[in-house]
Amino acid sequence: MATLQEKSINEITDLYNEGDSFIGFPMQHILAKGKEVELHREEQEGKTFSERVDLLWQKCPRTYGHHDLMIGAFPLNQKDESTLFIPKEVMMEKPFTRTRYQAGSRLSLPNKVKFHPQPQEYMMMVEKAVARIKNAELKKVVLGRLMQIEFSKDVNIRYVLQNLLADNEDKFNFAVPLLDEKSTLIGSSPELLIKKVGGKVITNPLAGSRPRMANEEDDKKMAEELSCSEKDLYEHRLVVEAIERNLKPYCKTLTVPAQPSVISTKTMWHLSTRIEGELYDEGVSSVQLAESIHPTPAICGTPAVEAYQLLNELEPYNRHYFTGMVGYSTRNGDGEWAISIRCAELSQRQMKLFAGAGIVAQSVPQEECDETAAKLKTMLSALGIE
Ligand SMILES: C=C(O[C@@H]1C=C(C(=O)O)C=C[C@H]1O)C(=O)O
Repeated sequence: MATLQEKSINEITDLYNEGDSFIGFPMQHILAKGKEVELHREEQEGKTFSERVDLLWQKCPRTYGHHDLMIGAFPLNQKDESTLFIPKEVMMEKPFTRTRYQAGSRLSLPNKVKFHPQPQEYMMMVEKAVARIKNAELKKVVLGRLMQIEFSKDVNIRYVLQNLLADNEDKFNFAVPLLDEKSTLIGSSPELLIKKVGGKVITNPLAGSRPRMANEEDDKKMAEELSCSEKDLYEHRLVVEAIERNLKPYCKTLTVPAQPSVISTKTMWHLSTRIEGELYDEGVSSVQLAESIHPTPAICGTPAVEAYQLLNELEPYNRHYFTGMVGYSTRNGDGEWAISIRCAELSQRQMKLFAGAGIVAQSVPQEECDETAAKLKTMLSALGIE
């Protein structure tokens, strides 16, 4: 396998062409070209995420030294197909500062915009969910919505990617060509599902959110309000408790801060808890660990089965990759997986953007709808629309 020479990060994204893969995570940027081996749809049936990964490695017995790497995007529902492949060429670089590209002048304009559901209907969905929660059928459900944009010309994915990186350089940026060979999953997630290196595991759930404000004082107030909101602290606690419960069997030690901190993206404030553990068995893979906690209540709800049923019943579209996970793993199982949020599926001039919000008994429909609108801004800003 040829390995691309080491380049600076601006050149890495300059080398990106449609059909390539880019993983731009905080400590590691990867540009990959081609697919040496991939897992076809029919090979995935009835298999868990980690069984799919095992099969992928079996199909490619050669080793590639430190570039022995697979890239993947997994769905929310284990039953849906995943995109998993070992690239032909890989280039890795430690990230450093980039220049911002001018979005507006380079991207085509939106022709048609549609929401599924419309804001009014989304608020009705939230009301229904709140009623079910008050009826003690479940504690929390995350409800998403979809914004469909048709552009006047094909969208240049490289520019969108460069804009995402410029706006969110310390987040989990990605562009992965999907198995359907038509579309690309692209986005900038702030949420680490699992990082596993040797005997160490890290996860960093986010739940509880406020939009950022243009005025500095208002913005600070939002963060303060979030840090002491009973509703958001409860919503967050449900996530941390579930992750702790599911990760514990794998860990000798697990450090869980007593209180969340507040982190920011360009568009949002979030409650965040960084959890670190030492594994009993270094041989457990990043994907096994990820699937032990997926879907977390941050993106599905509590209890997971009831929450999944409800979101499936209320959302008028299939999420598929949205709120799944995206990332990379080496053959020895070390790897890093972000939750696929603040993302879109792009196919030529058609783009589907997704955003969701966690609903609990105290949720106010208008506020949850506003939260999804604020979350959509990550992608809209990279498209030069907001
Ligand atoms: C579902 C999304 O975000 C998730 C939901 C959050 C919340 O409800 O506060 C916060 C971060 C994410 O875990 C999304 O961005 O679409």
